[in-house]
Order: sequence, then C-alpha cells, then structure tokens
Amino acid sequence: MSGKKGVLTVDFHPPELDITTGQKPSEECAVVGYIGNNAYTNIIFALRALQHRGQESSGIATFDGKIHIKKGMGFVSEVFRDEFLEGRIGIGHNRYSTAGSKGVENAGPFVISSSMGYIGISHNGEVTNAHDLREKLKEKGYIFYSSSDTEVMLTEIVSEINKYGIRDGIKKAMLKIKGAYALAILINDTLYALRDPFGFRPLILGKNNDGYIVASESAAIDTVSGKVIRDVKPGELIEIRETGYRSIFTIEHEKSHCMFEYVYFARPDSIIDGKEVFDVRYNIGVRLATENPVNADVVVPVPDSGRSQALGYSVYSKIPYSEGLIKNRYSDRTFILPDQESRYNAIKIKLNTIKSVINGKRVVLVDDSIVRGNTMRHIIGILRKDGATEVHVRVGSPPIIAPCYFGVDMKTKDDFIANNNSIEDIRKEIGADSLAYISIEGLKESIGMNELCLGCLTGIYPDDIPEGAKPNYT
Ligand SMILES: O=P(O)(O)OC[C@H]1O[C@H](OP(=O)(O)OP(=O)(O)O)[C@H](O)[C@@H]1O
Ligand SMILES: NC(=O)CC[C@H](N)C(=O)O
Ligand code: SF4
Ligand SMILES: [Mg+2]
Repeated sequence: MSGKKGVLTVDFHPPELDITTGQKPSEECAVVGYIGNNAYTNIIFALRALQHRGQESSGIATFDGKIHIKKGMGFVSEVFRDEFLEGRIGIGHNRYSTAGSKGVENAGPFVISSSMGYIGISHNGEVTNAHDLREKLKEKGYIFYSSSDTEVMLTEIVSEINKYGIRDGIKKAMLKIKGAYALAILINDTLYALRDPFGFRPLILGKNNDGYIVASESAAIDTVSGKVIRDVKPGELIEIRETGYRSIFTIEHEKSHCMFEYVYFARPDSIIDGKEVFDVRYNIGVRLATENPVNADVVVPVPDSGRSQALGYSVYSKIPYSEGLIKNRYSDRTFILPDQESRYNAIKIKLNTIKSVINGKRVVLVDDSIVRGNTMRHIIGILRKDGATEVHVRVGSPPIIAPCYFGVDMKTKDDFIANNNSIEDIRKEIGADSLAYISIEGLKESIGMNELCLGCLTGIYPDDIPEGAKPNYT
C-alpha cells in the first residue's frame, strides 16, 4: 500500500514515557477531518473556529501517499505559520489537558503506520478503560510512546483492523473501548467519522465547494463557507470519499449527550444534535428568571459564555441588560487552563468592570456555571470595589458536585466549590448577596432533550466507571 512507504515529516521529539504514573488524561478537544481541494487550508480555518475547545496544543496530519504531520504547543496560529502540508485529505486537533499530561507527546492527531497503511485519529473525549486496554495491548507486544488514551484507542483500532478489516475491525474495537470518543479517522486516502454509542461529544458532517468536512461543531463548517449535512449519529461510522459519503454502521444504544457542551463548551452559534447552543442558553436564562427572580437594576453577564443566559434573564425579568464586565480579547478561557495558579492569573487579566454600568446599582450577575469558584470570587470582588450596591448571582447550570470521566477536565471532587457545601456556604464563600442555580429539571427542559449525561450534577453516570479511570490510581 502506498502509504507504507511514506515519510513522517514530524517535528516533535520522541516522548518521555510517563505512562507508568497512570495519570488520568482528562481533556476536551476539537477534531476536524477534511477531504478534497485545499485540505490543509480548510483544516486550519476549521481548527481556528474551534480554538475555544482546546488552547494547549494543535496538530494536523495530511496524506498524499506519504503522511505529513505537524504538532506543537500553543494556539493554532502559533503552531502553524509558514508551512504547508500536502494532500487532499487530513485530520486536525486542538487539545487541552491537565498539568502532567499536557506535553506535545500527547498532542493530537496520533498516526500509526500499519500493514493497512497509515491510520490516524483526532479524538475528543476520554477512554475510561485506557489503563486496562493499554496493559492488555502491551502483553501482546504493542509499544506506547505517550500517556494518551487516544494512542491506546488508536492501537486497539489498528490491532482489530489488521485482523478483521476496517468495518468489522472498528466495530470490534468499539465493543472493547469504553467512554467518550468523537473521532476523525484517516485511513490512507479515506476519511471516516466515528462517534461513541452514547454520543457524549458532538461530531458533525458538512460540505463546501472544496470537499467534505467533519468537525466537532457546526460553527467550523460555517467558517469554511460550508453547509451542514447532518450530525454523525451516536454509534455511527461514516466513510467519506471525495465522491460522496455513506453510513457504514450504527451501533444503537441509549444516548447520553454531555449537558456541559450546551452550558459552556460549545460556541453559541453551533447547532449540536439539532439544538442551537444560543437558543438553549437563552432558554436557560429565561428559566433562571422564572425559578429565581430578584429585584435589581441591571443584568450583567459574565463574558463570554454567560452572555446568552443573561440576555434571556433580562428579557424575561424586564431588568435591563448591560455589559458591566469587559473581557480582554487577548485572554484565554480560564476553566481549561491546567492549574490553579494559571487560572487565577488569567482571570485577573481577563475581566474588568465598566464603572458607569455598575456604580450604585443592584446587579444580577449571570454566568453559565460555577466550577471551582475562581471566576465568581474575583468578579464579585471587583464589582463591589467599583460601586455595586448588591450582587445577586444566577447560574445557568445546577451545582457541579461530581467528577467527569468523559472528556471534561473536572476530575477531583475537592476542586468543586459545591462539593459538600450548601448554597448558603457557597454564597458566603463568593461574597454574593444572593445565589441561585437553575434546577436540573429546568436545565433539561431548556436543552429540550432527555437523553443527557448529567453525571457531574448527580454523581450518576450513564456507564460504569472503571477503577483505572478514577484519579490517583497506580
Ligand atoms: O468556577 P470556575 O472554576 O472559575 O469556572 C467557571 C468559569 O469558567 C468558565 O469561563 P471561561 O473563562 O473558561 O471561558 P468563557 O470566556 O468562555 O466564559 C465558565 O464560563 C465560568 O465563567
Ligand atoms: N481532550 C480531548 O478530548 C482529547 C482526547 C484525549 N483525551 C487526549 O488526551 O488527547
Ligand atoms: S459528567 Fe458532566 S461534563 Fe462529563 S460528560 Fe457528563 S455532563 Fe458532560
Ligand atoms: Mg466564563
């Protein structure tokens, strides 16, 4: 097969093995796959549109008979500058991770040269039984170069494809792999899109004048002037060639879409599994205002992802909306930074008040979520310093009390301000005059879907969590 003779133009160093630490990878990411004209350029545009899903490293692999890979630490615009990767097919990845597993050795996409040719994957999600799978694969003689669950999943897929071919091999691998995965897969000159049977993470198919695109969010398809074709179904494998696409199989299963995609992660202009994220967030704001009204002078959003909820709250409550907080446009998302110190520093750089909006006012402060409480503590402090007379906090997600094992970086309960704290304790801790969260029922109705994962809100998960997926395992 032509791909086997290819040259890896890889500009990263061999990884240092930290797999013995058993550190649990826990990230969110953006995936992109493209087939057609200008593949590299289309992938770059799509990855830039999805920068909010991962800010730590970025990578692209293309194929033109040879495989070409570039990965690096930083934003897409920092990693990709003057180079051009040849090929009419490619996959791309933006990643974020926790300290200890953030190095370039774990950056996507991962590519293996096998007897079938080149097989590469970009992965969003988290494999909960990666530890066990890795041990079993090692016993069979496979070697690993990183601590990434994605590398384990790729190795599992390749080992099954080698035995059973692409269709049955991927199906067999899916029966063994547990957890969350939305994948863009490159197998030589053919692109595949694959979503785990729960449908935890989003994945959507589209087309523009150059060819076909698969991406984590529809906003990436808009960015390349494309049209959405449809969501990849949970459990579905789609084969995509330049001439068209076809569904290869779908493993039917009870679905469990991540509520946090709607609450925080995704762009408001994306449509995920038929629901526009802006619309959901607006509904959340309306619901918050019905469940938790308050007398106040102004509704102020916490930018960026609290904006749509604040608008809904304002329209329903008839309390005027104003931008009392301004976000430094060159700042990062803070939640997805790897450690507390960098998160604190980023929040200070990120937000400042508009004094005339808040001075002497009773403020309703609306954010999408409170996780560790870093953002709220800081904001309430600056609002009071700059003259707000009252600060009433309204939150568009119920309290987060349990870890996520399916691809969001919330893994130890101790991190959560709502863990073992009453609402009143939290109110005091952040310094608010009042504090209220949307109810779980209110959230479900705002999203307009019952097939949701609510694990981090309830501690009840849609699937078993293997011991190896829990923090501090050895
Ligand atoms: O309670 P915490 O641990 O501080 O985390 C919650 C905050 O983090 C997120 O914002 P982020 O700054 O990541 O991104 P955004 O600009 O998209 O809102 C989220 O929107 C909350 O504002
Ligand atoms: N964060 C992601 O979804 C990326 C996939 C994978 N968990 C990784 O470690 O890279
Ligand atoms: S546990 Fe929470 S963050 Fe994780 S997939 Fe479920 S809803 Fe999403
Ligand atoms: Mg925020």
